[in-house]
Amino acid sequence: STGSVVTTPQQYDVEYLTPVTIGTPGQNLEIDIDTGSSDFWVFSSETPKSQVDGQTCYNPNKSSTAKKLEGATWEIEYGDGSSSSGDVYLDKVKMGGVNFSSQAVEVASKVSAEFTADTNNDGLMGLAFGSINQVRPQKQTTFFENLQSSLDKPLFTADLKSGAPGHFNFGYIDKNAYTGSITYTPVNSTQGFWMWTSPGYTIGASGKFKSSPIEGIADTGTTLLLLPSSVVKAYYKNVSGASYQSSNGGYVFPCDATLPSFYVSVGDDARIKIPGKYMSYAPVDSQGQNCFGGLQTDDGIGFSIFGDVFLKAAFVVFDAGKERLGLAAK
Ligand SMILES: NCc1ccc(-c2ccco2)nc1
Repeated sequence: STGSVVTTPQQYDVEYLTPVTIGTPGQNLEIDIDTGSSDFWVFSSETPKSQVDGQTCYNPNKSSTAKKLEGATWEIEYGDGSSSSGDVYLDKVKMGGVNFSSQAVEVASKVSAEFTADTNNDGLMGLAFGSINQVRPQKQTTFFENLQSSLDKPLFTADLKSGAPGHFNFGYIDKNAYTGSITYTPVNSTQGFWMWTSPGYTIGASGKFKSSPIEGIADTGTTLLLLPSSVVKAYYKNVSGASYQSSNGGYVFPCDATLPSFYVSVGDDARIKIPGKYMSYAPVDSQGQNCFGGLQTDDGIGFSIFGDVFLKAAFVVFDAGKERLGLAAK
């Protein structure tokens, strides 16, 4: 089998939302596919009304195929401080024309304020490795892991775009979705992530390559590109008026500043070009005078995060069959 589903950016490409259908009859929700986590959770009939602000809620009591996973609970906290928790049902899940009949659907009985405020987002679908799933007493497998053996190829691809809809595809590689060739690089999944190491980077079209291994995760659920502070400092030295502003929580610069492109190396002789435009995330003030950088530090995390600012510049193959990541220009 193969599947393909559209994914649509929200304002400033802060996150990408993807349609999913749960249960019988189908209940349609819009979720955030997150390759940086491994839980599929949704707003539900169990989410307190005070914590719901327009989101679509999955109601297992209205699904003839829903089965409660007795005794199972879950709780999760994300890197941005947001969190959610609840209990678990098994039900049919369809996305992009592929379906799995007994997918663990983690229903939220509590969500943090950040999720309540994110009014178009009905939940998260984690597509990292099941080893870091948060359901207890027994961990659950991801939607992709459940599909894997029935897919034509044991892989999925992400084609996120800047300010336009893109696609997640399952089980095949769309040759029309990228240019040139795909460069593959090993994935280390021991921490449960799609973790890989870039050999280095280049700042600007005429910049010199800096050999500097950067270990990080391919994370569709993180908006920005989070790299070591030495790299980030070197980049913003090239941006006039840029400074680290603790009040804004990171590097800020005049929105009319010229931003150099940033090249992330892959394998022995390939690199992904992030256009300067992608290196500005959003205005920090209502006048739109100063802008928050799309590149920020990975301080305190323990590894770098190749989030949407990077991923939307590439065609990305998440190849579980060969434990590798494929990257191509587009
Ligand atoms: N990297 C996982 C992830 C995704 C989305 C969110 C989120 C959305 C609204 C508030 O917080 N948080 C963490």
